[in-house]
Amino acid sequence: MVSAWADSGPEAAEKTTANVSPIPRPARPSYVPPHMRNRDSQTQMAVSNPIHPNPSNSNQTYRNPNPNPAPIPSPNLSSAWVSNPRVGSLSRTGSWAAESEKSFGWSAEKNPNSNPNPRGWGNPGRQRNPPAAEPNPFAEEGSKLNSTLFDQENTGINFEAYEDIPVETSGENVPPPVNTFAEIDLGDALNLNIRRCKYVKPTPVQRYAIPISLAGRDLMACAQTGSGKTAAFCFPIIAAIMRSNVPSRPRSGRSSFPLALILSPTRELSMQIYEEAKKFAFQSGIKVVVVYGGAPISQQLRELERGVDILVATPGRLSDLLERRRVSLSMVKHLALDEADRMLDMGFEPQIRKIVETMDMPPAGKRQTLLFSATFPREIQRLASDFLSSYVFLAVGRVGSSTDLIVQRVEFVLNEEKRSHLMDLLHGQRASGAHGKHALTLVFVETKKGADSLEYWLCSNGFPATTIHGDRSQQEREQALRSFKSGVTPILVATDVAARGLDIPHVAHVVNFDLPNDIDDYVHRIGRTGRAGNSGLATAFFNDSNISIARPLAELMQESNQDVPTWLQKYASSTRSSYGGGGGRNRRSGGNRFGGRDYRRDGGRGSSDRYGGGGRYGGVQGNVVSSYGSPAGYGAYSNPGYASAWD
Ligand SMILES: Nc1ncnc2c1ncn2[C@@H]1O[C@H](COP(=O)(O)OP(=O)(O)OP(=O)(O)O)[C@@H](O)[C@H]1O
Repeated sequence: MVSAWADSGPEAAEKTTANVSPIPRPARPSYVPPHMRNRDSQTQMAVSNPIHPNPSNSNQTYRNPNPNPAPIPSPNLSSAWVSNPRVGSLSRTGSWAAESEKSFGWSAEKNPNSNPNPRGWGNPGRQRNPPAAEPNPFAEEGSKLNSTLFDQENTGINFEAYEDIPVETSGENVPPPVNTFAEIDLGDALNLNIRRCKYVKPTPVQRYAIPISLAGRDLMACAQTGSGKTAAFCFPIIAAIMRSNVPSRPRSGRSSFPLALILSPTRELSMQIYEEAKKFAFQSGIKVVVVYGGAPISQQLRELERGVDILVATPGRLSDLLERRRVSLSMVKHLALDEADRMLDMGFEPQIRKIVETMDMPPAGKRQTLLFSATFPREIQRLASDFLSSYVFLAVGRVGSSTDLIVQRVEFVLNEEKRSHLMDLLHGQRASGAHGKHALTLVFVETKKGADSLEYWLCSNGFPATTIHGDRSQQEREQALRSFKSGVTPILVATDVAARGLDIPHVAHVVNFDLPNDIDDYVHRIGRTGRAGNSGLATAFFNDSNISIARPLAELMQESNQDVPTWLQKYASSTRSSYGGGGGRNRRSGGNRFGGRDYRRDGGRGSSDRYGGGGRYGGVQGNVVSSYGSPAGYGAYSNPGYASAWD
């Protein structure tokens, strides 16, 4: 497992190497040739805004030479989508967006508080130079969007799946949740983009996390895989930046001064967050930039020089940029760690601590810190509290479980029989029509070598497959993901580098060919299916080499209302004494089996002195325990956990 993360861990040299071939940057600003720049808006739109091929519907190009662009079509607002004019007037776009501002019906004259340079890019020569046109991040959905932009259809999320979900918040004066996006001051630009994403209502984690974050509180949030955590931290960051009157950024050498920093453990996840954040921030005037290893640093530097409000980064590449003094964190007001438990796990923690505590970032209390994950072991919670100030703890769903939407199967398969067993599964899928573009299969293996060899074997046996792991170049990794997503190779063989965060539509089946040692890794892996309220299937191959995970696996399955095979139960009970609950979750979760409970509520019980954090928050006040449905649904959490090997 370690090797699988090596490429994204701190020891990884996320520095540019000569032999890394340049990769196409994600959705770079489309170049408008000089001879096109002064053409009429019709021509310009054709270049810059594929969302509106009909120029009469177009108005949002940053360099729209037409001083009186046609207004954006009046959205057919449902009751849930009444925009807030107050925020609209505050949420003005960057200085180069004056034209689009008019088309939203706001103007500098109308808003006496308006700041002509709200993003505060203090170096006019460099940072205020806007891109020629903001590429449309919704362009992929292009033609479809034209007719459905304002439809109130959502992406198919099954909100009923969340009806009875238990929710727990703790901390002092926890802001109440909302039921609709309309209840929150998110600003017109963001509201419009939420509708473009076809999010009709907030998911449970969004209902709670967005108001808490908008109130400026620090937050540690645990919510199931695929439940919309990315938007839950992006929306309040974007809204807060839009509302704020940002002072001019210092003119300090060639440094960039982001206002928000989002860190994630892998390159692909950082890319994905960046793509999402760009959609949410489209035409808001907020500039999102991503930096990650394995890609040429020169392009990223150029992008940073054009200005950055929200920086999405992997820790390695960010550290490199900080050392080169090309990024300063002195103006960071919002710090978000996605997959926060992984970011604070042993591999990354020193690097994160260095970035957060020893660079020029404002300390906890002076910045807002948002930590999100589907799993939050108790020990990591305690570590994480070092980065937080008077925070709210939020647990949505059976934290650490992966929703009942994922059917979990465990089969006893000897190592030498795994390949033929996999083949049987794949043939079965084919026979039932569950294959191809709309039924992708993700197969997790333990080693990079194992991934390559399984991929070769699958391809040789008529199952087009590709692979993603740390020995592949970044270009190859991205190509593999594209090929998988498009269904060209509907099987992806992966190490844990693909276990967390990746939101790939149509993953119907996750196969744990090699089970991980840690149950939290299992949770994240199977969470690549059954996303956003959809159902999915996860099959694990178990044998004697997986004995350490037997017990937490059986417990997890029980908690998720899955059928636990009798033989697995036997393994689980036979390991009770010898492994002390092993498999990661229980070792680390201590007083609560699924780490879905605020460790402060136990007075930091079981915390060691090692980090000096234990007990500090003992007796946390203002607990709120709530539930979407029956509070009784939370009964499962009252079971005492097992002695933590870490404590
Ligand atoms: N309010 C919403 N309505 C409809 N779809 C949504 C909503 N919020 C998020 N989604 C969609 O749900 C999917 C999962 O979201 P996301 O990737 O943020 O999950 P996550 O909780 O971060 O998962 P993981 O724990 O695996 O990282 C995405 O495709 C996203 O577009």
